[in-house]
Amino acid sequence: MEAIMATSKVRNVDEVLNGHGGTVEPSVAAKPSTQQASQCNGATWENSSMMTRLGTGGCRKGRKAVLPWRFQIGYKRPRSQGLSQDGGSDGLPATGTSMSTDGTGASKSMDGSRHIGVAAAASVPNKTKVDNGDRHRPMPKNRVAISRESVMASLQEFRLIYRQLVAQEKADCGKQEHDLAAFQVFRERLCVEFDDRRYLGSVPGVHVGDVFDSDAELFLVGLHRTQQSRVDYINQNGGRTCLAVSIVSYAQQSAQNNNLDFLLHVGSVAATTGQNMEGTDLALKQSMDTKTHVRVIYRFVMTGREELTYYVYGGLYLVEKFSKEKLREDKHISTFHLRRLSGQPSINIHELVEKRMDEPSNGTFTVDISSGLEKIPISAINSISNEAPAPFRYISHIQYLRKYQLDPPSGCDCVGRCSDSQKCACVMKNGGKIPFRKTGGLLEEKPLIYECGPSCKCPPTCRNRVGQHGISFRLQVFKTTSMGWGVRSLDFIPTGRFVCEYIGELLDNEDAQERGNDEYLFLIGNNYYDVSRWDNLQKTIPSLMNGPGEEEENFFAVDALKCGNLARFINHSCTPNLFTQNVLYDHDNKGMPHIMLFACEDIQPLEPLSYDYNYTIDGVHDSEGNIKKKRCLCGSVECTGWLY
Ligand SMILES: C[S@@+](CC[C@H](N)C(=O)[O-])C[C@H]1O[C@@H](n2cnc3c(N)ncnc32)[C@H](O)[C@@H]1O
Repeated sequence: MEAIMATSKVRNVDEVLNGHGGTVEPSVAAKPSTQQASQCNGATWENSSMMTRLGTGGCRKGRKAVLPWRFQIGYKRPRSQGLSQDGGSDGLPATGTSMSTDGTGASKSMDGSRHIGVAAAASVPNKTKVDNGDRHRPMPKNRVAISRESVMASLQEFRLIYRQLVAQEKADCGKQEHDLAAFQVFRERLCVEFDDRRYLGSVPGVHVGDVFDSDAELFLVGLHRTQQSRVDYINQNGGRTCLAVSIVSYAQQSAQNNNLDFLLHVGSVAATTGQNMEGTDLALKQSMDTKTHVRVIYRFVMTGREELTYYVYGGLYLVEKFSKEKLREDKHISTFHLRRLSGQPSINIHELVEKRMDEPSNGTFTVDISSGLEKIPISAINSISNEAPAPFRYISHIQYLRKYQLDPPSGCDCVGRCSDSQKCACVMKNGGKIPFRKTGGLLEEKPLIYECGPSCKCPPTCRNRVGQHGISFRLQVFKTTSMGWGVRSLDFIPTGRFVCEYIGELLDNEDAQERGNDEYLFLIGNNYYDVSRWDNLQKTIPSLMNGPGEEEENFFAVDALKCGNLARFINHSCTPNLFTQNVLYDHDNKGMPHIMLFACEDIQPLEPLSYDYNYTIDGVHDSEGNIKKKRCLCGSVECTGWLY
């Protein structure tokens, strides 16, 4: 019986789930009762602390080419205004993108932008989003639009992680375990506001005929969200109604022959005559009574050298009728007859599966390129080719040469969070005002900011300590199509928030020139007195009032070629979403400020991070003194055309 096969397969998955600390909600599908049915069934692929480390960086040799300074700290566009607007987006404004379907199969986000159509065409009903527990949960703030593109991107990333785990571990455990491990990595590290709700009707971004490799993938995209049962259902009306939302059908003969118009589903419960219908059978019956559409996913096994299982989304069905088949004396089983809605694309399951098998499997994934040095793992993903980031040594603090070991400044005596601006020495150094909001966002871009430091008496929670605490958003290095590697955030980043520091080796002018690094060199400490940029703001900072001092006569640079952090991968844009900020906290030398990158606008999940490299066009020369030119590929409508 199909139902029995399904259950035994699923049990293995459950064992794996439990074995790894994954939490499985109590199943009501296995042994349902009418009361139990008032809770929605389904295992959740919960977060787990299990994490597999998949690679570390090494050191690569320096390059020969000698070039002048590459980056100049700076930022041309006057975006700092946006930062000072109170109430900005530090309060995380909801820009939710919950989907609605307009009956044409095309979906719209709440901001009105259209995404590629979902499942089927005109006959597809409006999709309703429902919670696992029939509760109304507010939409997570700033949820990324669930478009076809984002569903496919998630799937691709999940497959990459899965393949990488299989390849790296070469473990003797079965496919299911890798599914689970990959899902855990995906969920913990990659997914953006992972949406684990159950959907009624079509699922945004998923098309009829989409092929999936595992039930973990079905869960991931939202087609079928239970591990225990072939039928997934939801509760409505406080548990009084339960409705089937999806069925995984073990491909029947009719489906093998590409006749998908009808589906015969054998119920899961062998009941005694006169016993009330329960669990998933009841859900299917109530879907029939309410004419609720049910998604059907065909499970398809390809036998060859090894047996491979695929799942093909067949579309939406209506439960037309059910009948009771007598088993033994007093036992019967319910059989449900489903009919496919008209107007949906016709599909050939065989062909689709074979096409999926032939798909090339490019890509690399590294769980944490920082090898644990950052508070939050920094994953690296390449879904374009098999190239991994070139080796470099990941460091999370600036490396000073011994000759530049600097003493910490005297610091403040505050015992609180430095909120008394008249008494705090560090606040005074900032011109009498803490430069950060209570929520950590920078109030405005400034020539220089003094954070409290190691000699201060204030606690780590002091409001005047931000950049020194390091990364707080999930950032990911990813392969771009035209600019090599780049960095994106997996989280929403509100305007003004600290993103990361540009870390590398601190060199003086001479050493930097000798290194001849033309890609990862950041010139620092030279822009305090750029009046056009600061609009006299430097006059509000006591240490800058008297103009350049001795310490600013030498130029320094941060070189991230051999050693650095993820900031070395951030690309240039003519309309950047980050700006660089000079910050001092652990020493007082204005010639060597920390280069902290802050968001100059709200940054949506998966949006590439960028800042303005601020090259002088025609100001970059090769070792013979010839002008070097490089086209800018930032793709912005305001692109000047040249990086330098
Ligand atoms: C600091 S690295 C950025 C990370 C780099 N993409 C990588 O793969 O390691 C700077 C180099 O990236 C490339 N790059 C960054 N932004 C670019 C842009 N807007 N247009 C063209 N190339 C860019 C250039 O080769 C530049 O020298």
